[in-house]
Amino acid sequence: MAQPSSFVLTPKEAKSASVSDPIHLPLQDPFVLAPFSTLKVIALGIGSSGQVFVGVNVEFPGLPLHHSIHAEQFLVANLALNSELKLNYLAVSPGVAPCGHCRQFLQEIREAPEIKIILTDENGDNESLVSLESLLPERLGPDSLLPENVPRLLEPCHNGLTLAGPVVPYRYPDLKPAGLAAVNRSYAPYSKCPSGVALVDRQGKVYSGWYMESVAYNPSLGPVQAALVDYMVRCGGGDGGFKEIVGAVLVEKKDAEVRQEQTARMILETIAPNCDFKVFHCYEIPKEN
Ligand SMILES: O=c1ccn([C@H]2C[C@H](O)[C@@H](CO)O2)c(=O)[nH]1
Ligand SMILES: [Zn+2]
Repeated sequence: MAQPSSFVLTPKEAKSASVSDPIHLPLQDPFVLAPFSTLKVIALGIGSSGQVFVGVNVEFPGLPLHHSIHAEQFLVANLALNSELKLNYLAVSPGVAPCGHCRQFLQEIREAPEIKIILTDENGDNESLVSLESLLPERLGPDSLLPENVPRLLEPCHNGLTLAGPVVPYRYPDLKPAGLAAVNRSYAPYSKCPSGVALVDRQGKVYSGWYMESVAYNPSLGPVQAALVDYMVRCGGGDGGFKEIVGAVLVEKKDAEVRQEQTARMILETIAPNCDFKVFHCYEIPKEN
């Protein structure tokens, strides 16, 4: 049986992929994905394109547990990075059902109650197909706080932001435009304080990710975590794991009520001590009337 060898599966791999297979992602070495828990979770999801996407749980030595990335959140960030509009099916490791935090986070996807979830026992047997609605009845959904026409997580959005001057030179010039593109895709309909992060590794390869909010606030995924998902999906595994990251840019609104700067700095200082971190501010391009 084929084993997933990357975070986006080819149709051939997808046909025979199963969450009960041992995975051989390019990141198993040197990344220790779940150093504290013995629970290594894999999430497989089928997006709107029909492709299969992979997520894994990521725990960060030196950081409080609530900065961890759940496999299902990794999967959603992977879907967003690949411009998938929906998640149709989700399967998690044998014997694991998506936790309450993930059931809540998934609510941000349009028509989330209809997402189909494949559950199995610890041996990967006794498969059953349930809806997310049956796992989280009486949900707190985005509809409680947002009008219908506001794009939901994974739906196309452009936040209409541009970089604020003055032009400050930065030694990794590719990061500013990547950070701006990221903040413009950020899903922050509750705080209206979007943010994006761009990273560069020793080889000069650029990665990015954006902040994704939850109607229940706490399950929100920070922009550094989202960019780390891109790093893990596309880097193919450098020798030093996150320590290969040498530059990072955060783009957010100046004086925003919800700011990522201090948290982003703290996370990056802990996991990527060689990283030159800079913050750039952005503002909304005034609409012409
Ligand atoms: O739905 C879940 C439940 C737990 N975990 C991860 C988080 C942590 O790394 C470990 C132990 O809870 O498993 C997930 O990824 N998804
Ligand atoms: Zn979870």
